[in-house]
Amino acid sequence: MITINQLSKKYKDSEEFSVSNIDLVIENQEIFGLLGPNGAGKTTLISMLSSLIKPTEGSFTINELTYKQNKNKLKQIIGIVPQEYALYPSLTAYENLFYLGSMYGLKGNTLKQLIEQHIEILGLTEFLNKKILHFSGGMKRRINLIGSILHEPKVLFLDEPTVGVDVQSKNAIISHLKELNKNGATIVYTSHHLNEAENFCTRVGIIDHGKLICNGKPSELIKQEEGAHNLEEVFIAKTGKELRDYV
Ligand SMILES: Nc1ncnc2c1ncn2[C@@H]1O[C@H](COP(=O)(O)OP(=O)(O)OP(=O)(O)O)[C@@H](O)[C@H]1O
Repeated sequence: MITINQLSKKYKDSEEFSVSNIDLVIENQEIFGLLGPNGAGKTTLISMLSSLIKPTEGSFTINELTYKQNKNKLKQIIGIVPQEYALYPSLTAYENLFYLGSMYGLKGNTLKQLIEQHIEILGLTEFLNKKILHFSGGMKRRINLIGSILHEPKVLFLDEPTVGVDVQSKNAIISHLKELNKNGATIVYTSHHLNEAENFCTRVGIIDHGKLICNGKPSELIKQEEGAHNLEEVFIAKTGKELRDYV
């Protein structure tokens, strides 16, 4: 279970809070979608929960562990799929995954078998010994995902795991995530694909200007919003139609 208390982030040199006073509880085995326009604070929030950046104010626990007191234990139970590829282009898929798995203390035949299993499920067996350099965006996204789940995390944080990939890769990623969830993993992910989130998530939270403005089951949010037939219409009703350009 993830318990978030009054969590806020103000970047150095920034005048405004990018995430402001978030209170939220995410239960075990939920698939929670963080949705919001560009610049809303999704990456900032998920980066704090993944311990990639420090909160300015507030706190959170994951399975009752805090980063301050249980850093090593926490690292073992979470998996992080960042928006940017965390891969070495000049190494092969296998070499990259072997390296990433070793960082979690996995080794030898166990690690080799885990890599081969995930690679097969995600349809990349014939590319196992090819350099990442030559991989398409969808293939890199799938390798990125495998790298973060080899140690079988209980909680998985993913920042836009299906951005810029074709429908085939997207389906492969989502169906693998569903399988991991069925086997017990809690999933927290950010996305701009509202249709995907509507079908994939057990619950979503809409965040805007750093604040969590609503959260609930997609079907409940749709029912509550007058005239809305889908999550996209709820999203527009809650966040407005104006463009969110920023530099
Ligand atoms: N390292 C940083 N330093 C200063 N400000 C930042 C930093 N990273 C993000 N911000 C600002 O914090 C706000 C929230 O950004 P964040 O990336 O969390 O939003 P987002 O919802 O993930 O957006 P997107 O959908 O475009 O990825 C934005 O105003 C952004 O400019």
